[in-house]
Amino acid sequence: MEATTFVLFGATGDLAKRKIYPALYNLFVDQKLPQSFSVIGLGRRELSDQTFQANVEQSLHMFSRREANDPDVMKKFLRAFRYSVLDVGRKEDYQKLLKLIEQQEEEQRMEPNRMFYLSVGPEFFEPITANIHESGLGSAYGWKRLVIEKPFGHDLQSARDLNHNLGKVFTEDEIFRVDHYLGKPMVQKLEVLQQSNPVLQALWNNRYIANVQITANEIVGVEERAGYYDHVGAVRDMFQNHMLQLLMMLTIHLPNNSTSENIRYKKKLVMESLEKLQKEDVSSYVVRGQYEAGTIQGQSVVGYTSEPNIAAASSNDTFIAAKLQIDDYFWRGVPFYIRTGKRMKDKSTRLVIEFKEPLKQPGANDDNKTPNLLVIEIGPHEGISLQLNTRDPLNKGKFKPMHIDFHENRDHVPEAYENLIRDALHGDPTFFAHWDEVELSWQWVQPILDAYKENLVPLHHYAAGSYGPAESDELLEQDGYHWWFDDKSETEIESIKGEQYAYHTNN
Ligand SMILES: NC(=O)C1=CN([C@@H]2O[C@H](COP(=O)(O)OP(=O)(O)OC[C@H]3O[C@@H](n4cnc5c(N)ncnc54)[C@H](OP(=O)(O)O)[C@@H]3O)[C@@H](O)[C@H]2O)C=CC1
Ligand SMILES: O=C1O[C@H](COP(=O)(O)O)[C@@H](O)[C@H](O)[C@H]1O
Repeated sequence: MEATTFVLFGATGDLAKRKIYPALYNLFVDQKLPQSFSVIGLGRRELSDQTFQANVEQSLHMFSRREANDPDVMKKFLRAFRYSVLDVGRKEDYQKLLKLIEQQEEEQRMEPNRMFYLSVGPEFFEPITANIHESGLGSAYGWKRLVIEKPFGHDLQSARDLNHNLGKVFTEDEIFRVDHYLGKPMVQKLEVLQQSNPVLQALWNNRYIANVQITANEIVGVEERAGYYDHVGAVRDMFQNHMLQLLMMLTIHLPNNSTSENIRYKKKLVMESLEKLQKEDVSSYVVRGQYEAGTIQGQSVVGYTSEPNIAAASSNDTFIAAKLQIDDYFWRGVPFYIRTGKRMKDKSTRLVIEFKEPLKQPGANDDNKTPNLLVIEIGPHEGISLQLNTRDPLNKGKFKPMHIDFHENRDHVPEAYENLIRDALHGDPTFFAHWDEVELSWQWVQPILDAYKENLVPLHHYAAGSYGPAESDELLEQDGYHWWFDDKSETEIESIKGEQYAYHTNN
């Protein structure tokens, strides 16, 4: 891998500590970092290199899932870290940074390849890139890359403006927009799963699939992020990016040996084929919710408007469910139900593909048949299971469901940020959001934002610890379906559950 200087804006921040340093450490231990690699951390705080290194080490002890106890390994890892004070608006700080980078590149005889990672608030994205340009930081003869965190804009227009301004300094090929859901190992497997399994490939269309359900439920509430979250809500925080990316990854049809370009092109086609919403119709397809007080796992929790720093009159959304349709050859007529919410009963990100019922035989006693389901668990645990029907010889030959389960059982499954940082270091854009996808996602979501703003969509309250407002169930019930694996449907499954065929792997 090519020599790289990793220039981290926001090196003293929460994301750096919780995600970026643990990911770099894991890559280092697995020997997936370039031989010549240095990190330059930036922030306004005055820190010596030693203090910075000690802070990085401390964050590994707090947040790394992997043991970080070997002092020799730690020492070698931390050797790559330097710190420089930089205030985003102070031009002289960029000059100082340039000198430091050039000096390091010279001392270590490194190619001047520079990866600028913006782990700072979105208001800093534009001034930082402009200063990278003006200071000459981006003008060395090696490559330059920009890794940019969310949120990418607040609505369609602001996203376009931001992209236009970034584009003055970095080309699309040089911009790596992080959507950490694309870094999740199971999401990265979706493409291969479909592409290299003819069985799935053959079934991946409206002839066999009745509906698709995409869920990202969270137990946590707004936490300490009131200032950010109360302005974005579930629609911008999760739906516009993560949920639509899951939809794209699940529905693309790929040729064998697809390239990054194929994948991104096909994702774009999916977004272009999404049936558009009109602002006036949003309330028929979208359910907007906000949590009230309730109990989660035996603990009482307050409602959203009683959370610290949230106004008592806030009508911000903490839940969204939506029905979407893709108007293309493969998916026409298949409803896609998407939901995500905070303070839900459990933490789970999953895709459920419900297959169509086979034609019923006249007079056949097959009432207790359940649909075939393919369930892809993305988190917190990875897994795939298939629900099939079989005969129960002990119960008058009635049908009973059989489950084939696969659960990832490896000691160390890479975390999303590990995959993404490794890909960015390799210059592989496959699992980063291309501008076309981002723009089309904002375009699709914009009528929802407008309808919310004009109060055209009722705000339904739900108890913390539930699965969201009843209206979210009704969205499916009107089409004759229900959300799988909520209490109701779980009980149904439990009551008829048969043998479990489990397949575990240690690969
Ligand atoms: N935290 C998370 O889990 C997630 C965060 N994100 C995104 O990542 C980005 C960073 O988030 P997070 O780490 O939580 O934010 P924090 O508020 O924890 O950290 C912000 C960082 O920016 C630096 N900073 C603030 N003002 C300036 C300035 N004027 N000049 C230079 N540096 C400055 C701070 O350093 P100092 O105070 O030393 O100047 C600090 O290192 C945001 O865009 C956020 O939306 C995305 C997904 C998840
Ligand atoms: O981007 C975000 O994602 C998290 C949920 O991520 P997960 O990996 O735990 O599923 C969410 O809590 C946060 O509000 C949002 O900004």
